[in-house]
Amino acid sequence: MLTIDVQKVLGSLELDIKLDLPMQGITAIFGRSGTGKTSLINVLSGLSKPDKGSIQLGDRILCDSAKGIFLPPEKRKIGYVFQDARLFPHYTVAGNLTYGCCDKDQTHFDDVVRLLGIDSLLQRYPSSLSGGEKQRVAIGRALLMKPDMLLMDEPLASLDLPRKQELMPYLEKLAKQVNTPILYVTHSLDEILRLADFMVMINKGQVVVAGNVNSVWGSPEMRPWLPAKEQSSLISARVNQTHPDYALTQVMLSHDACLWVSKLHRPRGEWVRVRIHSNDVSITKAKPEQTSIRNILMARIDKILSVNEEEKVAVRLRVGEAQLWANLTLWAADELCLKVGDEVFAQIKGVSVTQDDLA
Ligand SMILES: Nc1ncnc2c1ncn2[C@@H]1O[C@H](COP(=O)(O)OP(=O)(O)OP(=O)(O)O)[C@@H](O)[C@H]1O
Repeated sequence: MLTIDVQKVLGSLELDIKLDLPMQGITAIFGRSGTGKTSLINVLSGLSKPDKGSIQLGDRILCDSAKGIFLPPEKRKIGYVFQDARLFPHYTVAGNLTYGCCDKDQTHFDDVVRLLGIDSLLQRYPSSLSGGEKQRVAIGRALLMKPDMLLMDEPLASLDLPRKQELMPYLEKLAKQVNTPILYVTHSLDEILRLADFMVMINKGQVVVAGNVNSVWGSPEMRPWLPAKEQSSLISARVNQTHPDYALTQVMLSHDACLWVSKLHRPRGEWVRVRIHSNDVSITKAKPEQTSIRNILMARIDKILSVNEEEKVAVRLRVGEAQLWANLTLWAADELCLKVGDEVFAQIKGVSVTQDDLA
């Protein structure tokens, strides 16, 4: 467990973070610009000292103001990947990777180089690398330290779209294959969808909501952050079967609830995360028959929020353990007389869940 309880005044921002995070997977740190995300990362890495408080990583105390403990960055065993790669221009990639690394573990070196696909770059200098390649080297350098935790501060932010797309599969591999817990600062919901297991939303220096990505994504606190077209739910499901005649894959939300989505090339049994846009979910009170809509799920209404200025109603449904938001017009909600607790059917068009919504 990473246990954080720190306070620090930074100009007009009062950073006051209390948080317990798991020692596994990727935790996305999300929030508006200037809300304290980088300041938190700097406090964790030891680049900045909290006014008060403590940080414990596993069984190691990194700082504790009451006990006068403050480990400097080099003693924390924490890797840091910045927005810009910050490589040494006069060293080759191999030189950058091993700089300051006294542990000559060739197997680990080979594993990291393979994971990040940088074997063909080892003799090149940073000036000849693309932005995405530089970031892969920077990630490799951080991993070679065998850190107890990796901090990544918007590693894709300075890259153009093609470079982001080039780096993303490596980050996805990193998320799946590396056992080091990663704290990943981002503004991008797409990166969170593809990479993160946990998510922390920070506002004005404080944690607003934290937890598993699917539950934070579906929380009312998250709704103001998702522009109308982006409002969506994330649901974890297992790949079951591909349709014998059509380019659709069936994924199971539970033993008796499934979704047909765009064809996925994943093995049966693998977990996937499915994003379902709230505008693509409709509700009926009676089970529809002879409909073009492929996905009809039994659901119970769990919450109803009016978004008056747009004459829209956001309805949160429970489908087994999963939460699903549906956006309706006020007219439709009035006509159906929807109430919390009602048993209804949620309809989702098969074509509405595309490759971009599957991770
Ligand atoms: N050393 C400092 N002295 C005074 N103010 C500071 C200092 N460091 C950070 N701040 C202020 O604290 C606030 C939070 O900054 P921080 O960089 O942590 O935000 P952020 O959430 O990472 O933003 P962004 O997403 O834009 O990178 C900003 O208003 C910043 O000006």
